[in-house]
Amino acid sequence: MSNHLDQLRDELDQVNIKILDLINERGRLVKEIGDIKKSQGMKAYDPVREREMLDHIIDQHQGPFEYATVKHIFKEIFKAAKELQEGDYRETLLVSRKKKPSDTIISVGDISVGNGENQFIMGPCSVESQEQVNTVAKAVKQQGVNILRGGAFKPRTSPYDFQGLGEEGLKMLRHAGDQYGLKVVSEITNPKDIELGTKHLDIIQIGARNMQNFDLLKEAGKSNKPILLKRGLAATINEFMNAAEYVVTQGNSNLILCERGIRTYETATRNTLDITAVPILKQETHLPVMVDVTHSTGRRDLLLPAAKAAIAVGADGIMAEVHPDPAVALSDSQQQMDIPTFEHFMEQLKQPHAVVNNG
Ligand SMILES: O=C(O)C(=O)C[C@]1(C(=O)O)C=C[C@@H](O)C=C1
Repeated sequence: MSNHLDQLRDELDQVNIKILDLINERGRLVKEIGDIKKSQGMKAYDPVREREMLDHIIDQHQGPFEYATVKHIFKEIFKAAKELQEGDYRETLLVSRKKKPSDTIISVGDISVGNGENQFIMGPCSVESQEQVNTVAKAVKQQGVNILRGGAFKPRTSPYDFQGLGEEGLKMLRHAGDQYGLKVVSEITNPKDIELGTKHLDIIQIGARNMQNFDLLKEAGKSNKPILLKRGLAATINEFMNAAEYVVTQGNSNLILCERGIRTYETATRNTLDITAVPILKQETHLPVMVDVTHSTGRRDLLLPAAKAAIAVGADGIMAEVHPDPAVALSDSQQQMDIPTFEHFMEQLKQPHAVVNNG
């Protein structure tokens, strides 16, 4: 009995290999057909041809499988064939891991982003005065953070809200950075101001609302500064990757991606932190990925758990907002940390077992 079973299994093993050979033979034919169709400007998908093949297959079909089962199997085979052809058609994105399997490490002067160590980007939502940004810079430096943030060009929902100090703000940020030995990052909103960013900043940020401002992306791509690109409010991961591609195609591959929450029906948080976007982006692209816990949650009480989660799923760093007196901040007063809260936040994250890292 068991002999017979073994014998049948042996036969099945051989059939499996025959199927495998046939599938691969089919794949080679399909690729050749794909090349011809491509050269004639034809699309990979041809439903009429698929229908003809299915009809022909069903004519020949004798069981024991049900018709529906055979149809399902062949539809999967056609789908795989189409993907094989489209893989040849589709340009592989420069930002994709398929194009570059190794991690991209971004050098910002003497610090690195994406080298396996977590980097923190901390600072006020808006630069309001030299004194304000200096106070934060000092606290940030004391916690061992390397990068200071601060908004100077503020894309605000209401035109009546504080719009930022513009170039003056960039200069104040630069001054604070130089004084405390910190790299500085700030958002640029207009393509013509990329030049100002290049002059005053170490990293140029492109914000969520501008993720698909293609002129801005292209201009950023012409600069030699590292770019921090935030995911758009309602952007899919694919749209996010394509936005990054706009920068890279212009020659600048010093790009850091930043998940900052997306808009969903949930109202408990300002946005919904799409935590799985981090491992997906790490798998799909070779770029470093950071998480902005302030904008994704909009809640001070969630900053620490969100940061731990981000690190646990493989983020290369965390961005959050810190203000000497959030209650009187000119923007985002609800969600910025005051300095003692920030110190507690950093101390908690530095605990040896704060996060069970996936690495
Ligand atoms: O016959 C073709 O034109 C093919 O490209 C081959 C093939 C197939 O797998 O058989 C692939 C995709 C099309 O949707 C239809 C058929």
